Amino acid sequence: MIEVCNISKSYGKLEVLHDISFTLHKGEVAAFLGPNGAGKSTTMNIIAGVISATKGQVLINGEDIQENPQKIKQNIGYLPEYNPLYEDMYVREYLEYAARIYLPKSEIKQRVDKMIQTVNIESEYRKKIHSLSNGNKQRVGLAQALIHDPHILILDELSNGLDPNQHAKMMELIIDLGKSKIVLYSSHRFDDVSEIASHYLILNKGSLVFDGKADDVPSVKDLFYTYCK
Ligand SMILES: Nc1ncnc2c1ncn2[C@@H]1O[C@H](COP(=O)(O)OP(=O)(O)OP(=O)(O)O)[C@@H](O)[C@H]1O
Repeated sequence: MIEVCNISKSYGKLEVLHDISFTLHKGEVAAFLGPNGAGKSTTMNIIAGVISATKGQVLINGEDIQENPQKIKQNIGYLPEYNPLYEDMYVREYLEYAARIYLPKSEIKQRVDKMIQTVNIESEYRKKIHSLSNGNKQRVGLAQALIHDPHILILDELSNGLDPNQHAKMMELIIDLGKSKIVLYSSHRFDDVSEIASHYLILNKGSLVFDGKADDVPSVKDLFYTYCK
């Protein structure tokens, strides 16, 4: 479970997140929607433990991420908006490098093989990362985020660079992953998430303006277009 409890974030005197709270459970795919600058990446960075909130706390299965970051980060897979890949590495080399952070040597090859298959880059893994298409770079980023089989998957603008066919395949994968994990998936586009989301969060100007289930889709859609014109 992720519990975001009254978090605010300021940069200097500018408060960019205002008292945000929500809870997500295993088996949910939560769409995190909002216009540019709403604060989605900032919130995701706080949940992933990359930056700290100015006020409030994030509990992962009841534990404060700031109190035991090493242990709690083992449960989190994160693909940031600007997918930080090592472009000069080969795909397989990069995934083995990422796996070494979490896994014993004896498990690395098998896990990397599984991830290459899971994200469907069997025809790409012998290439250098800089030579991949944007969509395939996103797949490598997703494989990196999944390498340690985390319970929580945080995906910031995963669909960047995906063509419609790749997008459809990626959505199938997210639905599958969401059955056994918590997936928090940010986007600017309602149609990007409408097939996968069981939970919607809408952020506008640093405030959470909607937190509800997929059953409320007509109202979510109206709200989304109100804030993201
Ligand atoms: N390191 C920083 N220093 C100062 N301001 C920042 C910093 N990081 C983010 N901000 C500001 O915080 C606000 C929220 O930014 P954030 O990137 O979280 O929004 P976002 O919803 O992810 O936007 P986008 O969809 O365009 O990526 C913006 O006003 C941004 O300029």
